[in-house]
Amino acid sequence: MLGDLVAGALADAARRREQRPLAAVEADALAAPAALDALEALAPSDRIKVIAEVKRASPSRGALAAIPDPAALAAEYAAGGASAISVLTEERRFGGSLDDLVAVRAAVSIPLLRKDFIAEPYQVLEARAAGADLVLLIVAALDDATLASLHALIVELGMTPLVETHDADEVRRAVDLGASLIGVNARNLSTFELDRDLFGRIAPLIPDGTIRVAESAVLGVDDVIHYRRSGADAVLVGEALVTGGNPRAALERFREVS
Ligand SMILES: O=P(O)(O)OC[C@@H](O)[C@@H](O)c1c[nH]c2ccccc12
Repeated sequence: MLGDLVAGALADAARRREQRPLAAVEADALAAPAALDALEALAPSDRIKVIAEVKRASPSRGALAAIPDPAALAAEYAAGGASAISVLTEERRFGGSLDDLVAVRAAVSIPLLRKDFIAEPYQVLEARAAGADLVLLIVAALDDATLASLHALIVELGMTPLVETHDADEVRRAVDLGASLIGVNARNLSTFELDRDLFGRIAPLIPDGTIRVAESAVLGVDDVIHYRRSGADAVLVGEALVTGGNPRAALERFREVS
């Protein structure tokens, strides 16, 4: 499944590249306003930090929310105290697009993550051109050489890689890369199974000085408390915010957790 998601994302990138070649996107990326400092925004603090996600659908959960106006949702997230916003730009299964990222960028001034199945430099350049400050790299989807070169490109462009892991070996690969921001996704992207305790088991392998992000499976404040007790500096939350009716109030509750 993860392989299909990557293949789909690359096919979509190839289609966009016919419209806008690499050199043009590279020029846009280099001309874009400087990226915001995401490591500072997500730095460990006495309260947990929240990365709030703009997410319409997922392969495991199906349609979640229509989100006709992603910029308005992002403004609610910012008002609720999100430390960063994740925008799912994958088109086929998550219903996102780069246009969503551009719209959100125009609406808020906190760091933005491009959440997609990134596997080639073109997608990283697109992210920067659209105003992203962070780019997701999924360790399970990439070989070591590709992971290292994409990581280096993201850093070179002034952005921050969020390196996503799902087991001890992937954490080791993320640490070897020198990642400053490591996520542990409770959802296995190959089987879609959820394991709320995975973060607690593998987070101790992430060295001090690295920002630890617990991704997925936050439905309520108890889940945030659970992740915080296991050492999370930040949580990445999608479904609970887009389906709950009052994203700002939910965020304010999550952010209280110390
Ligand atoms: O909706 P949730 O369970 O709160 O999850 C958010 C986020 O962690 C999830 O969307 C996610 C984490 N890693 C990913 C990689 C690709 C696509 C999506 C994801």
